[in-house]
Amino acid sequence: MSRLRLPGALRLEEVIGTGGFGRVFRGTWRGQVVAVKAARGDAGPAGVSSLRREARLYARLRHPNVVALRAVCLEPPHLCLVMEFAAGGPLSRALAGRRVPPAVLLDWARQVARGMRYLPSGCSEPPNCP
Ligand SMILES: Nc1ncnc2c1ncn2[C@@H]1O[C@H](COP(=O)(O)OP(=O)(O)OP(=O)(O)O)[C@@H](O)[C@H]1O
Repeated sequence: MSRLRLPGALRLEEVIGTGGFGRVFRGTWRGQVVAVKAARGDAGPAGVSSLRREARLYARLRHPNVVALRAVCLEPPHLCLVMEFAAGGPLSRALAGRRVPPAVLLDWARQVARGMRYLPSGCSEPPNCP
């Protein structure tokens, strides 16, 4: 992510989730499928500075097991984070929906652990550290 304004058209296609921050959409930006976390309409100035802080921190993270931030829009009322789209859906749904072979579970657990191990040091270590 290189800038704090959102250049180019962002198209929102469908709501794919809701979190503490607001609604999450699947959309397209610069020809790529993205996930867009849109802040609630009542975010206000405190919401803008909180989003700015989150985006600055998030933009420094680079790891294959951490969803990447692509861009951020800080212009009310369109406050949003534009992120890499995790096409497989929530892990909770994958685990609930079918019987997953142990080897696959182990691989998923390793990937989660690698991402979690990276996060506390993510802002000080070089990109793509294992
Ligand atoms: N990058 C993504 N790619 C695909 N789906 C996503 C992505 N981010 C979020 N989602 C979907 O949106 C849902 C809500 O995500 P969100 O991160 O807002 O929830 P949260 O865990 O409550 O986080 P927060 O409290 O930071 O808002 C997720 O469960 C998931 O289904």
